[in-house]
Amino acid sequence: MCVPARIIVCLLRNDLRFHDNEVLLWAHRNADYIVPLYCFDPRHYLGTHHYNFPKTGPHRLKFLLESVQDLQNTLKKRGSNLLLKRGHPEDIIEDLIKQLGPVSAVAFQEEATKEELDVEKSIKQVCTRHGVKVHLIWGSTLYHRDDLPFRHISSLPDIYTQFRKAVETQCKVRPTNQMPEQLKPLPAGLEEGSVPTLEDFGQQDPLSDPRTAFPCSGGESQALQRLDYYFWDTNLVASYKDTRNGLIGMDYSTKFAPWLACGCISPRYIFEQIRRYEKERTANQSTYWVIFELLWRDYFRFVALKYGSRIFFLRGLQDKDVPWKKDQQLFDAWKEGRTGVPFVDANMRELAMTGFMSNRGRQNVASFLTKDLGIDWRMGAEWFEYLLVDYDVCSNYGNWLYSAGIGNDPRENRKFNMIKQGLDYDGNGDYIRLWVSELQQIKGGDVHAPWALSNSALSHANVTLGKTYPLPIVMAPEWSRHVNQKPQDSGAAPAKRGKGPSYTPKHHRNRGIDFYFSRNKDV
Ligand SMILES: Cc1cc2nc3c(=O)[nH]c(=O)nc-3n(C[C@H](O)[C@H](O)[C@H](O)COP(=O)(O)OP(=O)(O)OC[C@H]3O[C@@H](n4cnc5c(N)ncnc54)[C@H](O)[C@@H]3O)c2cc1C
Ligand SMILES: Nc1ncnc2c1ncn2[C@@H]1O[C@H](COP(=O)(O)OP(=O)(O)OP(=O)(O)O)[C@@H](O)[C@H]1O
Repeated sequence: MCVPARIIVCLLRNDLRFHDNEVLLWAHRNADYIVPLYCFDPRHYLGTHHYNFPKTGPHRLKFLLESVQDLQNTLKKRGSNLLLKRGHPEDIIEDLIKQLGPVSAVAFQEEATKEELDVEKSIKQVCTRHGVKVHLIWGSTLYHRDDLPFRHISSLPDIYTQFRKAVETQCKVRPTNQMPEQLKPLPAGLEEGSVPTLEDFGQQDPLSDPRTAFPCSGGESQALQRLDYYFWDTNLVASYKDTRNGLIGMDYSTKFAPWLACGCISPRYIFEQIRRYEKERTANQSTYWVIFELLWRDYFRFVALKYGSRIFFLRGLQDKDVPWKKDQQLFDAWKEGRTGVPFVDANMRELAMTGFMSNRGRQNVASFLTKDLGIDWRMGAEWFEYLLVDYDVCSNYGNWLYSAGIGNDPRENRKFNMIKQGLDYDGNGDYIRLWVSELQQIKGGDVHAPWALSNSALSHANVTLGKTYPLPIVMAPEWSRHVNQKPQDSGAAPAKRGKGPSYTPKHHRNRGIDFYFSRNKDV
């Protein structure tokens, strides 16, 4: 009797890589033929939920198209291919099932949020109708969901530190999966389809801005190169903790986020490379701190599992009644970088021009929007959703809730002081002058508060407040304490706090993580 060939369709979404790809590996072990599939889902290109910004902006779209192309090239080298389709995955999968005859399973990596889970539900319905098995794999986080040391996801702590300590002491990161040299082939008769262009989506190439902190392309190959650069070629990872609050250039932080968001790099692979680096070169607070940050990423994904759609609710996780405003004029000034507060404006212009903003910048502009302007935090979250090249639904909404004071921040009423932050992290004002050309002629840290300058200083710098550069749309009383404070050191944080960016790589002695925790309070 002839046994029918086993065909498995692998729907790839945010796992656009070959290395450590459990979906492809499972299919390889269980099928005679594999159909790796990527769908350009039109729902990703509509408007955001409340404020109708384009859901996927040009920087991220470009990055995504490059990532898809890179994966298709890699899979071809591995005896496979990537089928590219435009449409709803559930419809495309149904068509494939009809076209291919008996499909034994559809496999994909699970997501955590409503829109993605709705797609999964529709795929399951299609598969049930056709008697096809669905195989789900959890793979987006460093720690596997099933290894968490909590009886049920509802017992996930609401405080990050408690989560981190529990996983660090009670769980192990699973090893990466060894992939085969060659994958099982595609069945005959399928057309691969070509990668669409930005114009196909009605968008234009966002020309690269020479000032960008993220001048990289999408795709697994680029992600792996970046890791080699940051770890092995330059040892930048060994000074990450000292530089991570920087604002200018490629090297102050890993820049892994855009690749992690598309799944071009596996967090477990990063983890293994850190461990290898620690063994072969040096282990210090910085090498540990990359893992510490990756755990934030895990945490927000698990928070989304715990709270479901509540991560998108106006009242947040805490069900807090905050009288948010929806003032369009104030919001427009924020999003266009013309609030009259240089530190905010520089960051918002960088985001619009490049699709990237540093973590320090994101915390500040989010605090400014929600705490200084009192604007509906979802306006900010949706603006980021539109523009960020590294947009990740859980990290974005989780961080916005946190910044708005209705998420996982245990501290009450945390608010950043824009002037103090500007002086702490951009003491000499170089970052402001990079993005706010109107203020280019104001020297040093004075550029953080142009309204405090004398008329003669302003006219000397060719600045007319209210004309060439706006007056601040809001003024917080606590700013005045810092307005005349000169930075103690150009580009570096004031020594007393010792936490600003230092661009000189320091090679720490490995004093152990326990030593570290006995000295530092957690965020
Ligand atoms: C309001 C706001 C919105 C944000 N939106 C996103 C988003 O959509 N996508 C996203 O990946 N990050 C988001 N972040 C977190 C953080 O700003 C970015 O991950 C980081 O700036 C990306 O640069 P990097 O890869 O060089 O980070 P690094 O400093 O090199 O950190 C290494 C990795 O750790 C993870 N990480 C670091 N900080 C955080 C954090 N606070 N939360 C979750 N993961 C973290 C990221 O995966 C990052 O790639 C947001 C932060 C804020 C305050
Ligand atoms: N992946 C995602 N990215 C962005 N937003 C999402 C995602 N998944 C779900 N949401 C949003 O989560 C929210 C909650 O969805 P739900 O259907 O429960 O509420 P809703 O009734 O649509 O909300 P509202 O009453 O505010 O219009 C919606 O705003 C939805 O668009």
